[in-house]
Amino acid sequence: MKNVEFPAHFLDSLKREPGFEAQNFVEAHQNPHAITSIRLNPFKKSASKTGKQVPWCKEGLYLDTRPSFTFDPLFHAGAYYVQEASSMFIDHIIKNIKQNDEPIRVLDLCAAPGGKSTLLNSALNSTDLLVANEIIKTRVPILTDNLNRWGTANVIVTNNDPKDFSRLKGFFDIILVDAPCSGSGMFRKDPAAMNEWSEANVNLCHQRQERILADIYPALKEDGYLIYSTCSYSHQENEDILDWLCDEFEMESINIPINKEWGIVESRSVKQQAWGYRFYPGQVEGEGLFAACLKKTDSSGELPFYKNTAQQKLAVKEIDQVKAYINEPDDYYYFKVNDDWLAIGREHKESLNTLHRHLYIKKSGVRIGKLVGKDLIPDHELALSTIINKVAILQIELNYEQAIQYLRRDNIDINIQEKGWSLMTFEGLALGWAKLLPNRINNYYPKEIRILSNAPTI
Ligand SMILES: C[S@@+](CC[C@H](N)C(=O)[O-])C[C@H]1O[C@@H](n2cnc3c(N)ncnc32)[C@H](O)[C@@H]1O
Repeated sequence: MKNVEFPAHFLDSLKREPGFEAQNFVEAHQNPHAITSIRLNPFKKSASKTGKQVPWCKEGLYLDTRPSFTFDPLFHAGAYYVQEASSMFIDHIIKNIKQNDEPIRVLDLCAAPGGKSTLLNSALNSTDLLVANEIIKTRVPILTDNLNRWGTANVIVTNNDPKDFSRLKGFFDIILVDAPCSGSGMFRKDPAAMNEWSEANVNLCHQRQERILADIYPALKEDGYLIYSTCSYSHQENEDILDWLCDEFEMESINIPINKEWGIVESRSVKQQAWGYRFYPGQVEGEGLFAACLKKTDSSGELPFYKNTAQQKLAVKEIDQVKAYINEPDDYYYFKVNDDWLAIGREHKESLNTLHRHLYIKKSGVRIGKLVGKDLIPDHELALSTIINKVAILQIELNYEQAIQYLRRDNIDINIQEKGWSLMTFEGLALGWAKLLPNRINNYYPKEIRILSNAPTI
């Protein structure tokens, strides 16, 4: 048993919260055994990851032990995302509200590092668009890295303040606000977070949450869904926010059916009786989470779409050069950003143009590569993407040691006769590019994301 000292007034404040069981909660925090869970990438099937399934998410798995993810090539290939299990409940909400294959646009407003963006992306079709936004510039690279690993061509990453989205009236069918919060739900995983907790901070978070929601409301379509989540237990940041949303805006609460055995507490807000879903360690196999879903019942007006492209299109000859690399190449719209050549699902072209007018775009679709002389230098994003035509491209399967050498950007201990651009793969999944020359291999793994640390001693 670990000795855990919660912040002053914290446990007292929880006693009033719906479904809270103090003894279970305290014992769960004293238990030194940490729960580890991952979520598999449905677009990159890997047979070697197994475990007990997370009850509310088909692709979620509990692992018996916590491996070193840094030293697992499948992690770098995007075969899975390391995510605590409660957060995967957002998948259950999406499955309940998305009931047909009509193309939709989804916004993940507070997206970095990308746990819920990769989850949303898994639940969407390629004809749906995901916009993953992060306000803090320095947190955008981790978000784009994680989405690059996930590999799909229906994602746009933006770096904007929530209020910038108010211009995109009625643009999104679903908006997820995984709000910055006082963070009590993460105390077990990150005990240092306890030092930051105070009732005053809970109130500040509440005010910021209201501001973010008011800013984003116009961007939601009539009959669109708002999913609101926090990793806080405080009703000020949860049920009170639902009451405020229903009071201030035209919103109705949506009941999400849950299985009693999951241990999730269904709560109702005091005034509007809006449904919320609470996750308490000790009652669920996961960390603290609150989630709720509401439907917008009025309209903020319609946004004019911009048909004309803001980007420079690829010339026909250039597209021919690209086509060899792409599976179903006619499904994509090809364009340039500075020297880079990119591809995004054809159906997302107008959305891209419209977003380009209003937002600061940091990633759109898949970066294919850039032209140097007459040669196309393929990009790392293309290697990890699900749109690459693997059949037409040379692939070298690496064993574990070689894969780690490659991911470290070291020389790879391997004898190869082939020449030219090749995908380096591990268990059939691409890790990145190498250029095979007569006497050596040029390792093109990006240096910014290479493995720097030493292998863990077991
Ligand atoms: C709970 S975290 C998001 C975690 C992420 N959704 C995931 O699942 O990986 C909240 C995010 O909100 C961002 N944030 C902080 N202040 C914000 C604000 N005023 N408006 C919008 N986002 C904000 C933080 O930078 C952080 O990335």
